[in-house]
Amino acid sequence: MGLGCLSKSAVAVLKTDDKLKDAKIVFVVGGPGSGKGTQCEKIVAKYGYTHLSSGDLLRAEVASGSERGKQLQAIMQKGELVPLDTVLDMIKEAMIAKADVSKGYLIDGYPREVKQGEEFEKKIGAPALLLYVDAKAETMVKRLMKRGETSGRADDNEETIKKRLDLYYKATEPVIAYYEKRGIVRKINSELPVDEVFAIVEKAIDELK
Ligand SMILES: Nc1ncnc2c1ncn2[C@H]1C[C@H](O)[C@@H](COP(=O)(O)OP(=O)(O)O)O1
Ligand SMILES: [Mg+2]
Repeated sequence: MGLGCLSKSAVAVLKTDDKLKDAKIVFVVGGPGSGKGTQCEKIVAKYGYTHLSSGDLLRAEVASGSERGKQLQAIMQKGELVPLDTVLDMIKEAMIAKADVSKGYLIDGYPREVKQGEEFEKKIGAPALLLYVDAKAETMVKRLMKRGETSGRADDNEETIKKRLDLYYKATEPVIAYYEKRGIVRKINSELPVDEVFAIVEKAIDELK
């Protein structure tokens, strides 16, 4: 059957969804400051994946000065979670934009809670792997305080860091348990030096081929 009976916009939606049909999707989950961004950068360099940090996408929206950006800024400054649909739409748009050149997708900092994972799978697709970037709370705080000296991020301050950590343990750890059951979680010891962490990461990615 052709697509002649559908409206132009309906056809456009079908085609963009199709673009992500066979996409290799990796969720990168871990506390703030655990080293997700650092490892993702190295995966991009070696494997040609596209790195999508939900936080970076949101911060770009804030930087654009749009009305939506202003609302987002207020939420993020308090260390709270941004509405699900907003984040998901932004991730999907960014994925489709890279579909023709990307070897796979690193979804960094998402899902933050189980519901976000479910919605992602409904709207986009299932992850092949979840990289669980694991570091001690003490280590994360130390790294974030240091990052805060130069990052210019409004949320890299002691009070917000504490809130983000609390929220991580409460909302995001259940995400890991949820995907454990599906057998796709690889736990990465991120207390080690960056290159040693990456050696573990490489093994997990190589298994995907
Ligand atoms: N394995 C490691 N050892 C030491 N420092 C690390 C590290 N991984 C990351 N860092 C540093 C780099 C950053 O300044 C800070 C937070 O790292 P990040 O990659 O920005 O974390 P995340 O993206 O998970 O918030 O810690
Ligand atoms: Mg990050």
